[in-house]
Amino acid sequence: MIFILINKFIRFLSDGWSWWWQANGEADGKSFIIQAIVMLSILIITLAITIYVFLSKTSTKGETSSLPPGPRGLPLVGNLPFLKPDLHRYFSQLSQIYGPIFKLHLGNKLCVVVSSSSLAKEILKDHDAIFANHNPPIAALVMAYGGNDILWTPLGPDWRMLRKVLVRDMMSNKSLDACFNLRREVIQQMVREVYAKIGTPIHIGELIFITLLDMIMNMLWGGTLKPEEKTRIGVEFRKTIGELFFLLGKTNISDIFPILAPLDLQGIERKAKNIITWADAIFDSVINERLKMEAIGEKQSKDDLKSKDFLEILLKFKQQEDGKAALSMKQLKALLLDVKSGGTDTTTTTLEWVFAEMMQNPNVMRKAQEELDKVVGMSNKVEESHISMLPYLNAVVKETLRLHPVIPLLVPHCPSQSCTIGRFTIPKGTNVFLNVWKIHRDPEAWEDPSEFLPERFLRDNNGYDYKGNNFNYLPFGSGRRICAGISLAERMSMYMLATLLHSFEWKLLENAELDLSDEFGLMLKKRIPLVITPTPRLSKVELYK
Ligand code: HEM
Repeated sequence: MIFILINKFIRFLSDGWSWWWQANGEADGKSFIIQAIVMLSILIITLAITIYVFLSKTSTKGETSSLPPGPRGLPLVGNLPFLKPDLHRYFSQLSQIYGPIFKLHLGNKLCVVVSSSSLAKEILKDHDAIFANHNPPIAALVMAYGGNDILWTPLGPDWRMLRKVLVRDMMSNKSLDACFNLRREVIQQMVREVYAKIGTPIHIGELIFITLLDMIMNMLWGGTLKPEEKTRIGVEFRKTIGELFFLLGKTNISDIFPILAPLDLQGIERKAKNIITWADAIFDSVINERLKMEAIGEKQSKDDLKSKDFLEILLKFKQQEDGKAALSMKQLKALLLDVKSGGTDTTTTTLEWVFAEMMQNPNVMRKAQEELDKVVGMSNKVEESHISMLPYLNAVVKETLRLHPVIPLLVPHCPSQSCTIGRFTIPKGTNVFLNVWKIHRDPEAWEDPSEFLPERFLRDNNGYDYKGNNFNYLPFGSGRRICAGISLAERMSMYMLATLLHSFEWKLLENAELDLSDEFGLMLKKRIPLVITPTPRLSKVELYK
């Protein structure tokens, strides 16, 4: 509109002037000037209206005024065309310009990015109840049985019940202790496999992922599956989890422009449905098998299961004695998927970074091994009971999660009502990203923030645990929506790491250059997978059997 008017005005002027030169008549000259004034006025008014409309959308005064500042976007697509692939770094750069809280429009969706610990505290502690919701993308809704898992269920009685089942019943020390032998079996198998590959390069992330998946499958449904079936399902699940995260990490046009959702232009919804149909068939077969085992005779089923696994705990909730089901079948399956997907890739990513940092800092690996030799000894295998006696190794994992937080922007939080953060309004339904990656590198809070120094977690114990009470350190989030699997993540990662370091020496391939760059996706992974070579450390061959 504005461009048409300017064009017309220029043409009017040029046509008018040429006519003026030609005719040079006074009366006609007067009418030209009047017309010019009218056109100019229309142009000025139109310009003023356009500027007003534009500024009222982006300014910091009035109703929308209290929105945080942020870069200007384009009509319809907002800031989408300007996003850079490494969002955590791009958001950190923007925070240098616009401050610790700024806004963006992705399509017509308002997003706010927070990059300071004090504002993170306001969101995750002071106003936690308002911000304790997530906005599920379409792929997540499909894959979580219609959003029936913990992560996507809105705050309310269902979410509380699911969280209670997972945290209190499945992740309690008592129930994790009860299935320690299910983890031990898998760790010992891993040691045997690595020993068989001595001197050959190993893709460490792959080894860790396969071991974790095996461990989690063991804990989920233990002895229900025959060994060959377990291997087949393990291989397929691995592929599926990869695809699941790939789809969740993709920008889906249907999420940005819901009006286009029925068209599913990228086929993401269709692919997500295929994945969940496949996983559902497996869950059905395992659950039916377990119910059959229980029907044959409770005693037999209990004897078959070496320990109480998660499926047994979940089925107990499904079949409440009063006949009322506390858990629906959809919720039960969604929980199984939460543990499987939430527990594997996150922990794998963390441990691959630990090894990468140790390759960069060999003295860290040496100190960790010295600690293990003192606590475990060279003639014993690492046991879970050793973990609490390994403060240095624990600090190595903490420092890794500081420099490489697996979910660097957390899962976007979504306020259930408008709320003031800092001096700005965050409207209901905004997607709020917490840039934990930036907070973990804040020089005000951390000395030499880009250095890998595990000792900092031994020196000052300023609440730098995983509970999210110190807002300078939030690898698992904080508040109501803090990670529900911390205790399992800690046990699995420490046990596996301690065993791999105690049993083997690890080296980069000859002439290989270490690359520590990351790649932003749903998780902050190593851009180039780490390949390292093991050699045995322990003198007794029996310890590898
Ligand atoms: C190193 C390993 C892990 C890391 C770094 C990690 C990190 C996180 C983070 C950052 C969140 C989101 C918090 C937020 O947005 O505020 C989260 C949520 C969650 N995690 Fe983990 N996680 C890990 C392992 C696990 C494991 C092993 C499980 C499964 C047992 C698990 C299950 C969950 C669940 C169910 C949620 C959703 C909680 C809710 O919305 O109430 N995570 N995790």
